[in-house]
Amino acid sequence: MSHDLQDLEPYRLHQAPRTAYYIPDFISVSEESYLLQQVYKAPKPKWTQLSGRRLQNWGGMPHPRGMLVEKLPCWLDTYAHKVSSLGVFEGREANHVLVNEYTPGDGIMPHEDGPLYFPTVSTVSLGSHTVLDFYRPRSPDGTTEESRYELSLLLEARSLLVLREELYERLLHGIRPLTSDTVTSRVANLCPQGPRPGDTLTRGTRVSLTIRHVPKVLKNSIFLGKR
Ligand SMILES: O=C(O)CCC(=O)C(=O)O
Ligand SMILES: [Fe+2]
Repeated sequence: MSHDLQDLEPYRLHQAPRTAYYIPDFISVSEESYLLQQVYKAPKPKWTQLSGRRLQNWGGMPHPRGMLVEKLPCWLDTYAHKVSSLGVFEGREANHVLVNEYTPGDGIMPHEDGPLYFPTVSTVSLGSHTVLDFYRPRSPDGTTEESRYELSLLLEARSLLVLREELYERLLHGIRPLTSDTVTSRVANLCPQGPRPGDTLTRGTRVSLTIRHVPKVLKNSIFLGKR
């Protein structure tokens, strides 16, 4: 497997700070419906309700001391593999997937994904677009969120976003809790055929698959005290 990202080079966003790749139509409409079907087939206790979204955690609970790995179900493993084979995890395989569901008006506060998954995060969007916003980190002098805003990316349904290194490390990302998005010139991945600044896009329910590689894992047998 190649460790460089040559295959992804055409999808690299040059306007965005290094490094982001955006691949529209990474999956087909029928793959999208299949994945949504699988997400909604999960037993109810698999969902965790948070303020502004709900989520499913697959692959184990990431922990600073290491993640106790649980095998991904086949329907997620296929896509974890499809993303990994692009080389985004430097030859390793993704072993963790977070499923987030946002109904219109939901969002996620600006945050960093932290050291457990560094340096790559990949996200497949299902069901609806959203706009992901990037901010410079909070500073002690109490700057407003608006003044720390840097850029946005439009994540269309069926797309794949890969964030790496500096973009992952240097900026916070979040989704505003809105029911529609007005496109601006700060959206760094507009293409001539797509929405233009000034256009308004109404959000539907979006399910995202955040696919990551957690490097620090615990072996089952060690955890259970067996050899
Ligand atoms: O839904 C998304 O695209 C973002 C999710 C996210 O940032 C996270 O789960 O850490
Ligand atoms: Fe995140």
